[in-house]
Amino acid sequence: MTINKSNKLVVLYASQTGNAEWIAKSINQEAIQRGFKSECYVTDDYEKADLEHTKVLIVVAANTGDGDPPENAIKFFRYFRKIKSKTFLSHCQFAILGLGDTNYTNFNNTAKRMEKKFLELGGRPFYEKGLADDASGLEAVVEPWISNLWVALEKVCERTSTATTQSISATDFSIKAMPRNKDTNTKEATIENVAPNNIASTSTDDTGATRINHTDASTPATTVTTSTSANATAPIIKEITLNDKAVNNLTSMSSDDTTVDTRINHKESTSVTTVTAALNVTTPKPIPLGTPLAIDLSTLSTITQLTAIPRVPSSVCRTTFHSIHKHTPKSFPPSFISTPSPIFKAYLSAATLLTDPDAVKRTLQIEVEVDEEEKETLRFLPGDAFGVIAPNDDGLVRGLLNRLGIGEDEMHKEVEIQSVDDAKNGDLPSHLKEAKSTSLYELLTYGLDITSLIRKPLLRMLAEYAVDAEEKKTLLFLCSKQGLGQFAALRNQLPTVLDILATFPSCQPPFDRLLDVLLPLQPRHYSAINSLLAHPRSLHFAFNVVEFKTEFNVSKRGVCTPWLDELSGKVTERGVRVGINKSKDERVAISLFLKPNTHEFNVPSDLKRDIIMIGPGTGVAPFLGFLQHREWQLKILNETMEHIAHVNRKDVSDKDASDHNGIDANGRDNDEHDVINQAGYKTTQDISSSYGESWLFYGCRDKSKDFLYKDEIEGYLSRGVLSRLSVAVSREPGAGENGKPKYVQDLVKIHAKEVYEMIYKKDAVVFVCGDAKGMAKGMNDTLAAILSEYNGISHADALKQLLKWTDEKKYLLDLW
Ligand SMILES: Cc1cc2nc3c(=O)[nH]c(=O)nc-3n(C[C@H](O)[C@H](O)[C@H](O)COP(=O)(O)O)c2cc1C
Repeated sequence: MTINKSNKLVVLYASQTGNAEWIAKSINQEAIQRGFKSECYVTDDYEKADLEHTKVLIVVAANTGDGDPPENAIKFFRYFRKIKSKTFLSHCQFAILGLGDTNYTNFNNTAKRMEKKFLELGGRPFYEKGLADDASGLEAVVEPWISNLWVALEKVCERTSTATTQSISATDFSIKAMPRNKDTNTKEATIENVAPNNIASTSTDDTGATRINHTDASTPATTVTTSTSANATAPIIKEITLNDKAVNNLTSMSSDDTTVDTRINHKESTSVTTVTAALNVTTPKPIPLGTPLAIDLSTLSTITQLTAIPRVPSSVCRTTFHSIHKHTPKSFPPSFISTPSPIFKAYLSAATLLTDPDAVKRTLQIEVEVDEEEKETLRFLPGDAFGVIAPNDDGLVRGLLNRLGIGEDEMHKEVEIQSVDDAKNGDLPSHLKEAKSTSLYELLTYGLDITSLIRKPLLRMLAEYAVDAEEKKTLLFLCSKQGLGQFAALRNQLPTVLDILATFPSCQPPFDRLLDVLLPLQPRHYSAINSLLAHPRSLHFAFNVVEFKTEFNVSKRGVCTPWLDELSGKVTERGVRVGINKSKDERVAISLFLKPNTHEFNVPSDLKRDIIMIGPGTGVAPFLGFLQHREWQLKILNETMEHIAHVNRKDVSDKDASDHNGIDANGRDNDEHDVINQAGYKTTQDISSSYGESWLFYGCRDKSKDFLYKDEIEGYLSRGVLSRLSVAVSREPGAGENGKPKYVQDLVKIHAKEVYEMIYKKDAVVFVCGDAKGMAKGMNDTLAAILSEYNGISHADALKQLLKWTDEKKYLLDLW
C-alpha cells in the first residue's frame, strides 16, 4: 500500500527523568526549523496527538524499574493494550528511538514493546529503530539516529515551509585549525591570568576570597574569586605555600566543594595535589568555585574539521522577575515538583549505623515518623518504594548562582518561568511548567539536576557564550564526533555544572539558558523495610551514603544520602539506634511520597508460601521487613484466632482493628475475617504450624565490618521465621577460588538443585533485590542456567521462562 506523504508529523515521548522529553522536543524543534509541520506530546496525551489520523509518528521512549514504561506512558500502554484491530495503525508510518541501559536485564523494553504493538496494529516503520544505551552514553546512538532521520523523514513527510537554518549547521561544522598558544594539556581555569612562575602562595581570607601572593614582591597580590558567604561569622584562615615543583608545574587551582581543600592541578599529568589547610571547622563552608577539569587537547591542533556538532539548543525559558521582594514559599516542597502520589511530611526519629566505621561503605538505617493524625497516609508493605524530595547542596547552589553573576538578593527574588514565546507556554519543559512563583535559589535547589552526568546540550549551549576562542573551540570539540573520547573522559570526572563553568571561565551564560538544557532534579527512591504491623506510624529505610573520591582525587557526594546522614547527626557507633527526639518545633521534616509498586515486590500475603530472598548489601533491607511482617502476621493471626474462639462472630466483626493502625495482617485495609480467609487458615493449630520455607541469600564484603542486620537475621533464624541463611563474603581469603562462593549468584549455583526444587516443586516465589548492574544480571543468568540444566531447555527458553515468571509475580526484582 502506498501512502501519500503526510503534511504533519507527531513526536511523542515517554520519559521518566527528562532525557526522552528533551530529545523529543529537540527533534520537534529541529523538524519545525527544517520546514516540517510537527507537534510534540507526552505519550499519555495521545488523545491530543490524534493518533487515529497521524500518518507519521516518531516516539522517543525511555524505561524505568525493570524494563517498565515511564509513568507518563502507562495510560498510553493501557490504551494500546485494549486495541485489537490489526488495521488500527495501518495509516501510520513510525520511527522509534529507545533510551535504555544495558546494565538492566530488559534493555530498552519500552521501545521494543511499542514497536511490537505498532506492528501488530498495522503500523509500518519508515526508519529503523534506534536503541541508545546510557551505560556507554546515549549520544553514541542518538546523534547519528537523529542526523539520519531527516533523510528518511523527507520520504514520508512533506515540508510545509522553507527550512530555516541556524548560524551553525548541524553537521560538518568546520573550524580553522589554529596553532595552540599554550602547551598545556589542561585548561587554565580560576587563575588563568596569573603567571604560574610568579606565584608564591595563596590564601583564603575571611571574606572567602582566594588571594595569590606573588614571588615578585612588586606584584600586588591577585584576588582570584571573591565569594562571600553571607552568613560567615568566623574568619577562615587558610595559608598555603607552594614548593617550587608545584609552582612550576601548576596550571590551575581550585577550592574543593566539600572539604575546603585547595587543589592544584598539574600540567603534565592528570595528577592533582591536594593541600589541606588549617581551617576553623566551626566556620560555615565557603561557597565553592567548582573544580576545573582535565581535558586532553593534544589531538585538537591536528584536527581540521569538527563534524556532527549538535545544534545549539533552542531558547525556550524566560525568567520573569515579578517584584523586588523576596520570594516567600507558599508551599513546601515547591509546587513545581510533581510526584505520582501526594507528598507528605514525616519527621526524622532515629538513625542506626549498620556498618563498621572502617567499612568500605557507610550504610545507614533511617527511621521517619508521621504524626498520629497522619498515620492513615502510610499505606505500604515492606518492599514498596517511596520517594524522598532532597535538595541540592546549598553551597553548590550558591556557588553556581554566584558564578552566573547572581547575588544573594537576586537569587531569592520572586520569579516566574515562562516561555520566550508567550503564546507557547506549553513548550516549557514539564518540570518548569508550574514554576510560577519561585526564586532562582529555590529552582536550583529543588528543580534542576546540577550534579548528574553532563550532557552535550549543556556544552553546546556554553560554546555560544565562550568569549575566549580557545574555550569555544574546546567546547565544540567536546560536542563533536572527533571529541567523543574526550567527552567521555570529561564525564568520567563526574563534573557538576559549576565544575564545567570553572573549566571555561570565559563563559557567562544567562540563567535562562541553563533552564533550557538542565534536566529535572529527581526524587530519590528507597524501599520501605519495616512492617506497619510492627511500627504503625513509621517508615524505615536503609542506604549507602554516597561519598567518594574520583580517580582525580576530587570529593564527590550524592544529593540525598549525605543530606540525610547530616540531618541525622552523622551517627558514628555501629549498631546503636540513635533516637532523634526533638520538640515539635525543632523536628526535622522530610518530604516523601509513596510510589505505587507495579511489580508487587512484597511479601506474599500467604504465610505458607515458600520464598527465596536474594539480597546482597543493602538489598537485604526489604527482606528484613518481609520477615518482620511475617512474624507479626502470625502474631496477629494467632491473637485473632484466639479472639474468635472466645467471642461470638458478630462481636468480632464489629471489633475495631485499630490496634494495628486499622490495617490487616497483610498491611492492607481489611477486616480480620478476610485476613484469615485470605491466609487460608481454619484453626489456631493450623496457624501455629505456619510459615512456609524461607531462604535468604545474603552477600557482604567482610563479615566483621558490613554484615548488615546480622543480629536481627540470626534472631529470625532462631525463632523459625527464617528457615535458611546462606552468606557469601566477597573479600574473604579464597573467595571465588576452588568453588568457594564470592557473590550471591555463586551461592545459588552451589545450591542449584535445592533452589530448583523449591521453585518448581514447592512453587516458591523468588525475590531479588539490589544492584542492577552486576548482581541482578548475574543472578538472572544463574537462574536461567539452573532452569536450563534441570528442565532440559535451552538458555534462551529459560530466559523467556524467567520473564514469564516476572509477569506471574513468581520472580520479582527490585533493582537500582
Ligand atoms: C531506575 C531506573 C531504571 C531503569 N530501568 C531500565 C531498564 O529496565 N531497561 C533499560 O534499558 N533501561 C533502564 N533504565 C535506563 C533509562 O531508560 C535511561 O537512563 C534513559 O536515558 C532515561 O530516560 P528519561 O530521562 O527520559 O527517563 C533505567 C533507568 C533508571 C534510572
